[in-house]
Amino acid sequence: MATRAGAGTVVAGAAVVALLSAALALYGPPLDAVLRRAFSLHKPHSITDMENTLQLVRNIIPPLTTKKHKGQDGRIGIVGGCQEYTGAPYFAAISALKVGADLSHVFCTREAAPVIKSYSPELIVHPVLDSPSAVRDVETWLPRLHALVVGPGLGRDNVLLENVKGILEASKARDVPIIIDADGLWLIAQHPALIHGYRKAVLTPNHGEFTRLSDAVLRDLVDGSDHREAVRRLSQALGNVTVVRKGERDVMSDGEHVLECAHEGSSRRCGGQGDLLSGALGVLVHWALHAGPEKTNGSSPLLLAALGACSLTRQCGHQAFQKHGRSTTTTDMIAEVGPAFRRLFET
Ligand SMILES: NC(=O)C1=CN([C@@H]2O[C@H](COP(=O)(O)OP(=O)(O)OC[C@H]3O[C@@H](n4cnc5c(N)ncnc54)[C@H](O)[C@@H]3O)[C@@H](O)[C@H]2O)[C@@H](O)CC1
Ligand SMILES: Nc1ncnc2c1ncn2[C@@H]1O[C@H](COP(=O)(O)OP(=O)(O)OP(=O)(O)O)[C@@H](O)[C@H]1O
Ligand SMILES: [Mg+2]
Repeated sequence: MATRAGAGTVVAGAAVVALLSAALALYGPPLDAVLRRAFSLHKPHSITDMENTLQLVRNIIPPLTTKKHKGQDGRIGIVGGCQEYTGAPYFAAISALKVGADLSHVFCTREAAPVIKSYSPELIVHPVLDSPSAVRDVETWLPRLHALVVGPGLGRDNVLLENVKGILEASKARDVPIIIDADGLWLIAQHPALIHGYRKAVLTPNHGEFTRLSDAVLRDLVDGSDHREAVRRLSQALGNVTVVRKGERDVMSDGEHVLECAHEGSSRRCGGQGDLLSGALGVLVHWALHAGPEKTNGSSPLLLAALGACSLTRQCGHQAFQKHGRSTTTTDMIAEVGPAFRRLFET
């Protein structure tokens, strides 16, 4: 990867918090061994710090009671799904439901809709994304949505991308939290102003998407080996939108604080795991923002949500891999969302 080297790169001032979410894993080596391994490259942090951060993630999870009405725990929209890609929006939408959202909507192209519907009767599917009235069609649903996940399986057709521009503008105008992934990030790399400074946005690039965004947005060179600083710089350059760089370790930043998730996952790199993460994040962002400052104790709600979604995705991978080994696919991981969630956040 071409490195952009950071002349005058300054780490000072950035509050860096490394979270060892592996400490949560109920499988695996003893806690002290896990701690030593995960912190070997970084400044040590106390177990109390880590436990406090994890407790904040647990704090944002709404209680299950008999007093709620349908929709209260999350109505999530996924914008994506086209001729080539029907799996990605399905993975994101079903993951949102499995994490605990009440309703999951998919806004996709006309021909992708029957395919996505056929995967699950639990999804609400709108075949509007390639229609001339796409922006208006989605806009009518925005007041009923708690978060929008833009990009899984969107593709790069210019007509669709133009419609998504309008959907992003309409969502920002309504203050709807937005998670941008996959081809949504392709659009942002072409037009960073679409998301610049929007504090309710989270970007979830994989390796290639991160490089593309950095090349598009950063003027100065960054040391490519320093992931934490690279993520912090990209977030800052985008006006402090939260950035989650997925990889061997997930690194996330709001331009100020940096969190890292090294929770044990799996060695399978099958497609769709990022889609699971983005759908889960849609719900957790809603919960984190809804929880209020007394629950998040001054921490960034979006960073806590990101940490929760990364830990959960990796825990799903870990559990699925234990059962299925090399044949593990994202469908196997989705089957683990419930048990993984309980292990991480409810025990
Ligand atoms: N079943 C489905 O429908 C799926 C559809 N997907 C969709 O496919 C579209 C394209 O997504 P892609 O993620 O392929 O993005 P790109 O089309 O930008 O491709 C990224 C490329 O980078 C490579 N790459 C990934 N990680 C790398 C690393 N660490 N080092 C070097 N190279 C690396 C990949 O092999 C891929 O060829 C999106 O719309 C996405 O949502 C994916 O989400 C996978 C599942
Ligand atoms: N080398 C790795 N080791 C362990 N976990 C990884 C590794 N790379 C990615 N992951 C995990 O896999 C999940 C998805 O990340 P990935 O980089 O595969 O996203 P993606 O390419 O967007 O996926 P998708 O195929 O859904 O588009 C994240 O939870 C991340 O933590
Ligand atoms: Mg992806």
